[in-house]
Amino acid sequence: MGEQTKASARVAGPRDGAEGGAPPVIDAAFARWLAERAGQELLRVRAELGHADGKALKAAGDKAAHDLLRAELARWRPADAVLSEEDEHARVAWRDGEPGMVRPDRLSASRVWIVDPLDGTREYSEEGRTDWAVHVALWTADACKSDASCLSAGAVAMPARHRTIATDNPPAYPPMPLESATGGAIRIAASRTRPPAFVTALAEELGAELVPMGSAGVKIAAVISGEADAYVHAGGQYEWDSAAPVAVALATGLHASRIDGTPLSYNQADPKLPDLVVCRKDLAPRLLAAISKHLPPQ
Ligand SMILES: Nc1ncnc2c1ncn2[C@@H]1O[C@H](COP(=O)(O)O)[C@@H](OP(=O)(O)O)[C@H]1O
Ligand SMILES: [Mg+2]
Repeated sequence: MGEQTKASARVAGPRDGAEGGAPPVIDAAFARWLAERAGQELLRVRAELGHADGKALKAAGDKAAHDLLRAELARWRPADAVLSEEDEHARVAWRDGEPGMVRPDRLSASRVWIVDPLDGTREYSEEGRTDWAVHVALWTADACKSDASCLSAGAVAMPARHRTIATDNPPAYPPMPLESATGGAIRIAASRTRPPAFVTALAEELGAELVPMGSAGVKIAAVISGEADAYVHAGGQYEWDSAAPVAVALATGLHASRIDGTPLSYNQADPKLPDLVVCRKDLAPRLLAAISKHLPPQ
């Protein structure tokens, strides 16, 4: 091999593992790139398998998106730790001896990617539904200096909606809703398949309307776009369900906290993060006060 060839072998080529060239260097833009790539993979799998066997489609989608995220993170961010829904469920260690797969322990790492390869898995398997997403967030020790969530970047790709929201270009703060459009009622985004009893009681207390939809990411995106005024959840969830959309909500200037008003903390030893509220800042005091009357048992 000549010197010229040797040198060029070390330089990333235009199609060096990434379609259309190497990914962005800036983390937030990389998060967007990664979430969108996994989203395209999910669309491909959905088109290929169809909806005849929903269970098989969910499993294939989860795996395809997870494998893509895992491979690209190993390739482009090999020194960072990763917390992924699918790894936790499958109990697959990243330290499994595959080249490029050796990862630092996330609890002592200074950079941790928190990813949900497919949020709204149920909706993904249902024909015609677009309320599912890919979540990619970055937790860094550095970001803890400025925000308790320690989230320094995040992207939520909603490929079936042709929409991605990310911290590289945070969306505008949502407009105040017109009373003529909402009748003055607060619109709370809630799970379409298992809305927590606590949220139903809260809605009654506030005279609020529940807006059912799938995926935590899509619900927070709905608050950001102004389609809903708040997302309130309790009773169970994990860090990967909220990290990326909360990163975008915070970058947009929205309120995001636990339902008791304390900060959301990520990259904890136990990845359970069972409740949260995301809303416009003007709404937070009223919502938190009403929530405090309906706090579910811990
Ligand atoms: N009680 C609970 N316990 C654990 N996870 C929950 C939960 N309620 C909702 N979630 C998770 O939060 C995400 C959004 O749920 P929903 O659409 O019902 O609001 C889903 O993520 P996944 O689709 O990644 O599993 C779902 O599994
Ligand atoms: Mg999820």
